[in-house]
Amino acid sequence: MNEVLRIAVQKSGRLSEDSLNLFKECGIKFDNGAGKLKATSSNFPAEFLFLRDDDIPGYVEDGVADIGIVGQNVHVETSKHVNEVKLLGFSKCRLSIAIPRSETYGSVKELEGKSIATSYPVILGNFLKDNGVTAHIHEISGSVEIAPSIGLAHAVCDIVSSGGTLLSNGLKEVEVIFRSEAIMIGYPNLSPEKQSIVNQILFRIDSVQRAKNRKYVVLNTKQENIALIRQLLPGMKAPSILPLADEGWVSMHSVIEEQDFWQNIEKLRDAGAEGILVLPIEKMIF
Ligand SMILES: Nc1ncnc2c1ncn2[C@@H]1O[C@H](COP(=O)(O)OP(=O)(O)OP(=O)(O)O)[C@@H](O)[C@H]1O
Ligand SMILES: O=P(O)(O)OC[C@H]1O[C@H](OP(=O)(O)OP(=O)(O)O)[C@H](O)[C@@H]1O
Ligand SMILES: [Mg+2]
Repeated sequence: MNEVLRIAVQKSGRLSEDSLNLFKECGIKFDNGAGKLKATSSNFPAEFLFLRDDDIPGYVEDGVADIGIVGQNVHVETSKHVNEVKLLGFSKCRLSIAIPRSETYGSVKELEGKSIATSYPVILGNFLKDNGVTAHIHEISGSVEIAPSIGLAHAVCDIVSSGGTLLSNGLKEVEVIFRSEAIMIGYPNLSPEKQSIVNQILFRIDSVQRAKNRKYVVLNTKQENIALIRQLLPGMKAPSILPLADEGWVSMHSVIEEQDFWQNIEKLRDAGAEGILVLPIEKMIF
């Protein structure tokens, strides 16, 4: 039987765009037109389910979806029995406790006896327990940052990224209790056929991610500078060196980590590199 992998992604929100792009960059085509809740890929054995992110771990635990993408915050909060397949590096944020800006804060002990509004009662509860603090957790499902200003709670515990939402609601961050990024989770008992489809996806993701961090560098230099420049351009293997039409000049080609390039750009020029081109790489297969 030809198996089709069911992939759960967030319908609309902070994870959606990067989740969909991840599969598109892997060459998996599908139509995610507005209002669509399900889509079948036209060129890969996969079907996409567009869901609320909070529901995804439960669907994956039950095997209704085979894999899904959620924030680690939602994965830990929902505590479902699923496999952690791969961290994906996007939707990075933190879960923090915040209090009104006008109030002073010394330590976590000051939360004793206070009420804290949050959509993450499990993660917050664990943090308070670990710190020996008893506080009242007031669970709400959204717009958490409004709670202190309407007298619902003394403090909040919610997602922070830029800090803009806290600022515009008169709050300040006092404790970071969890750091999160997107994670692929999987049903623990996948059939060998479905596991092999997951492996194909992981192979493609690795190729895309590897390429994203690296650049193809081309530069010209005099022959006598080759050894020095090689030390500054630690490539995949040895760089390719091609003769130029001008006597004594060569073109050097190499694939390097982008950060190595920026760290060494001045040294490269001092070592006699000219006409340096830095090109993006789409996929990198080992
Ligand atoms: N400002 C942010 N910056 C980066 N990542 C974020 C941010 N806010 C949330 N996230 C991450 O993205 C996930 C989804 O956030 P979003 O705000 O879209 O959730 P939601 O409102 O619960 O969506 P849904 O309607 O699907 O339930 C969060 O669980 C978190 O991991
Ligand atoms: O620190 P910041 O950069 O301001 O980001 C934090 C905010 O982002 C998320 O909400 P989102 O904007 O996704 O809206 P939502 O509450 O409708 O999910 C989160 O719930 C915070 O409220
Ligand atoms: Mg949600």
